[in-house]
This record gives sequence, structure tokens and C-alpha cells, in this order.
Amino acid sequence: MTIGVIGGGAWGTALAQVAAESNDVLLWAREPEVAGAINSAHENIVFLPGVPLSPAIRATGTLDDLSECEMLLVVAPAQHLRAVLSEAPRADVPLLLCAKGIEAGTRLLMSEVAAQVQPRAPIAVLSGPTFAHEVAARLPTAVTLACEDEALGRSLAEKIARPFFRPYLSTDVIGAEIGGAVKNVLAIACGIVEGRGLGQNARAALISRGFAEMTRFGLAKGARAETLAGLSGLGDLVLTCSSTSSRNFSLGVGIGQGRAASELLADRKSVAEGAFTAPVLQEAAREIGVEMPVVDAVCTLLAGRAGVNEVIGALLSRPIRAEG
Ligand SMILES: NC(=O)C1=CN([C@@H]2O[C@H](COP(=O)(O)OP(=O)(O)OC[C@H]3O[C@@H](n4cnc5c(N)ncnc54)[C@H](O)[C@@H]3O)[C@@H](O)[C@H]2O)C=CC1
Ligand SMILES: O=C(CO)COP(=O)(O)O
Repeated sequence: MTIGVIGGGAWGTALAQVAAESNDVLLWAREPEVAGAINSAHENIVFLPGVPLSPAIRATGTLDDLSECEMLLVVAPAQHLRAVLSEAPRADVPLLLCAKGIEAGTRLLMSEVAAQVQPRAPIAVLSGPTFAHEVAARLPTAVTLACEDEALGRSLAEKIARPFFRPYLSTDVIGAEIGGAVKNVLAIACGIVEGRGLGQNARAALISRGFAEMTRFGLAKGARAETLAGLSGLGDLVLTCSSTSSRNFSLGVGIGQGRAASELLADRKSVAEGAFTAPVLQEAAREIGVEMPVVDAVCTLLAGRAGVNEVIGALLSRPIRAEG
């Protein structure tokens, strides 16, 4: 079977490599130099350099070429997903959504955006603790694959599973998406703590209190508690809050060291989704009356409305309250 991959960033490329172990893969890349190098040198020189790619991966710059694929992995960044999926051929094949974020303006999750622009396509979500370079190196990785249609979810999981890449099934699409979107914002917060040298205790506190925020927001939006505590929620939160391999965490480190978020973001070619998700998550939480003080703090720092010491001081001086 031919699996299509929409998005030639690090994650799209790593997933293409997984899928290419037992399928033909056609990868759409926006940048001609990315598609060219994958076809000529079997390497994504821009977003995943140094990883020899399978010859079963072909790249194209034309979305229409994906019309013959039997399933599509959608790996364009969250804020571009609507535009890219709108230009893709009308599909009635399954879309496996792999981006982590909430759309600015509409406050929609990726599954909701995909349902609007590709209404005939069955939708599933893949999310979890998955650094692209580790997956590309075939290091053991487990993910959540969420699909309301259980039988379809199982068949998609069977198509992409490998001994080193292990999907766990769920029917909680919203839960899987909320975990992945929220953890990116919390990873920025943990990076700030690291960059400011505030210690391991503070980071553990932020992970726990951040998880409480993720849970409050997720439950209010209809997510299931066990999904939020699983691979796509807590699992990914722990990964991205602990490593400079995370672009969100490393953005936070720079902010914690006193650099302006705008300057750090302008320097990047790779995406730090949390920077885009943070303000829309804050709006969505306020709309439903869910308190998210760590998310609020990240928003203040991303917008440059206050300094790091002031924001952390305000977080630490909140009234004493019950943990649960
Ligand atoms: N890199 C990773 O380890 C993982 C990434 N993800 C998620 O996958 C999604 C894609 O991230 P990466 O592959 O890491 O990206 P990346 O940071 O490696 O590359 C940036 C991507 O953005 C695309 N892009 C830039 N401007 C665009 C535009 N105007 N329209 C459409 N596309 C545009 C580029 O073509 C490229 O594919 C994100 O939502 C990310 O959170 C999820 C799991 C792991
Ligand atoms: O989502 C990821 C790992 O699961 C990648 O995290 P970053 O986008 O912060 O690099």
C-alpha cells in the first residue's frame, strides 16, 4: 500500500521512515529543496539532517500527487493545517493527524479543523512522547492512536506499528489532542525554570501543577482522565519538560535566560507549537472558566508583558489552596 505523508518537517520525515519499513511512502514537502534532497540523496537536509532515509520514500511538491494514497499522515504544523488540508485532494481515505496544537482564531482542535475541510475523511489522531530523531533511529517509542471508530483505529495502528513503534488504542480523540497541545505550553514553562536556574524541585512542581491544569481543562472539554494520564498527556509532558531536545523547552530556556521570545522565535526554522497554542489555550480556558495560572504566566512572557522574575514571583505568591 502507499501511505501519504503531508509535511516534510522532522516529524513527518520520521513517520515516513517508520511507514516505509513495510509500505511505499509518498511525502509532500513544502520546500523544493527538501523534496529534492529526499529524492536524490535520501536525506531531509533541512529538518532531519544526518538520517539516511529509506529509498521507499519518494517526495513531491504537489499535493495532488497524494490522491492515490490509501491513508494520509497529516504532519503540517497546527497553524498551517487548515491551509494545507484545503489544498490537498478531497479525500475519503483515513487522515491520521499528527500535529499538536489548537488553531488560533477558531480555537479548534486539529480533528475539528480536518472535519471542516475534509468532511468525507475518517479521522484519527496520533500523539505521544516521540522525539523525531529517536523514532528515526528506531529507538523504542509508544504512542496513543485515538479514533472514535475502534475498528478503524485498530487497522491504522496495525499499518504503522513496528517492534520499536508501538501504538496504544483509544477512542478519546479530544483527550489525545488536548494532552499534546497543552504539554507544549507547559514545556515552555519548564524551560524557563531551567534557563533561570531555579532547580529540579521547581521543575517537578511545574510538571505536577501543569498536569493539574491540563486535567482541569481537558475534563471540562470532554476528555477522559485516563487519556490525559496516558502517553499523549502525562507521558509527553514528562518527555518535553525534561529535555533540550524539545523545541518548546529550549524556547523556554532562552526566555529564562533573559532573551525576548519574539527574537528567539524569529531565529527558528523549526516550529515551537506551544508559542502559538499558549494564547489560544488561554482564551479557550477563560471562555469556560478554567483556571490555568502556568499557561497565563507563559502567555505573559511570550508577549513580553513582564519580566521572568516578576512573573515567577506572582506565581509563587498565589494564595495557599488545596492541591486537588
Ligand atoms: N519534531 C518532533 O519530534 C515532533 C513533532 N510533532 C508535531 O508535528 C508537527 C510538525 O512538526 P515538525 O515536523 O517537527 O516540524 P519542523 O519544525 O521540523 O519543520 C517545520 C515544518 O513547518 C512547515 N511549514 C513552515 N511554514 C509553513 C507554511 N506556511 N505552511 C505549511 N507548512 C509550513 C515546514 O514545511 C516544515 O514541515 C508539529 O505540530 C509538532 O508539534 C509531534 C511529535 C514529535
Ligand atoms: O512533541 C514532541 C515530542 O513528543 C516534540 O516536542 P517539541 O515540539 O517541543 O520539540
